[in-house]
Amino acid sequence: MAFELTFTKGQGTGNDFVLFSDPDGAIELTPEQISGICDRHFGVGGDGIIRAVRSTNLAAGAAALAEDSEAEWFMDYWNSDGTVSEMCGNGIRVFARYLVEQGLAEIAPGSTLPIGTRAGVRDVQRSTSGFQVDLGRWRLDGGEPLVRARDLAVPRPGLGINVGNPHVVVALADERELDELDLGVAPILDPPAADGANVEFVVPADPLVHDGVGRIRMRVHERGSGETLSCGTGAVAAALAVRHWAGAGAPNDWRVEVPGGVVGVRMFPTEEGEHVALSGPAELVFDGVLALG
Ligand SMILES: N[C@@H](CCC[C@H](N)C(=O)O)C(=O)O
Repeated sequence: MAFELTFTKGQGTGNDFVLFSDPDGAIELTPEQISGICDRHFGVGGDGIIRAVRSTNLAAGAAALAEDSEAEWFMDYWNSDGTVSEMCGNGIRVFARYLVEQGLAEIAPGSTLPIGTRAGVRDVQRSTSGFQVDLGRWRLDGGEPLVRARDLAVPRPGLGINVGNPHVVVALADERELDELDLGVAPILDPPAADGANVEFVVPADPLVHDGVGRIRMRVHERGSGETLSCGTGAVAAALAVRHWAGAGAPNDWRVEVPGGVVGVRMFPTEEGEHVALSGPAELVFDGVLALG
C-alpha cells in the first residue's frame, strides 16, 4: 500500500539518521524500504532509521515500561541494511532532541528523560555539549578475537565489550596505521561474533592523559552500516577498552575523537555498579516527506 512518510534527518558527530514518528506503531517498514531510504544516492541517506513509537504500542516496549513506567517513548532502531540494533549512543541523543522539538516530550533543566530501547531504559539529559545519555552497566563480553582488516599486515587482538550492543575494540600502533586503514570492507573476527559486532580501531593521543582526561582517536566499522563518521556506543567501548589496558590509575573521563567530531565518555559509580555516560552534539538537519510503497 502506497503511503507518505514524514521524516526528519538528524545527526550526532556525523552519525546520521532518518527519524519518523509513529506513536501507534502502525508503520511497518521492510528491510528493503529501510535500506532504500538510507541509500545515499537513491534515498535520503543515513547510517540508520529511528522510529518514535509509544512503548505501549510495541511488544519490546512492555519490558521498557516494566523497568520504568515513565518510559513513554521507545527508540526503535534499524541499521542502514535493515537489521535491528539494541542501542545507538548517537541516535538516542538525536532521538531525545527530536522528541523535544516535535513537542512529544520535555527535558526540564536538571531532569532526565527515560527512553525505552531494546537494551533497556536509558536516561537522557541536556549537557553543555548537547545531550548526555547514561548507557548503564557495561560488561567485558565476546572474549579477545583476532581481528583482520584490509591494510593490517597481521591480525590484531581485539577486546569484546558490550554496552547494550556488541563491540570489539582493537588498539593500533600509531596515527598512520589508523589513517591508512581501509574500512570499506568489514573486518573479519576470529572466532566470529555470534550476533556480529561493531569494530573500533583506536590510538592514544600523546600524552594519553591531559588535565585528568584520557584522549583517544577512533575509527569504526559498524555492524549493519559499514564505516561511519562516528559511533557513540563504539566511543564508549573504545574508552572502556583503553582504560582497561591502561590499568590502575587510568582516568574515568575520556575525550574520543572520531572522523565526525568529538564525544565525551564518563564512567561513574552507582549503587548497582559502574555506569558509563556518553555526551555530545545532537542536531536536526531538515524535514521531508517520502512517497513509499
Ligand atoms: N551508531 C550507533 C550504533 C548503531 C548500531 C550498531 N551499528 C549495531 O548494530 O549495534 C551508536 O552511535 O552507538
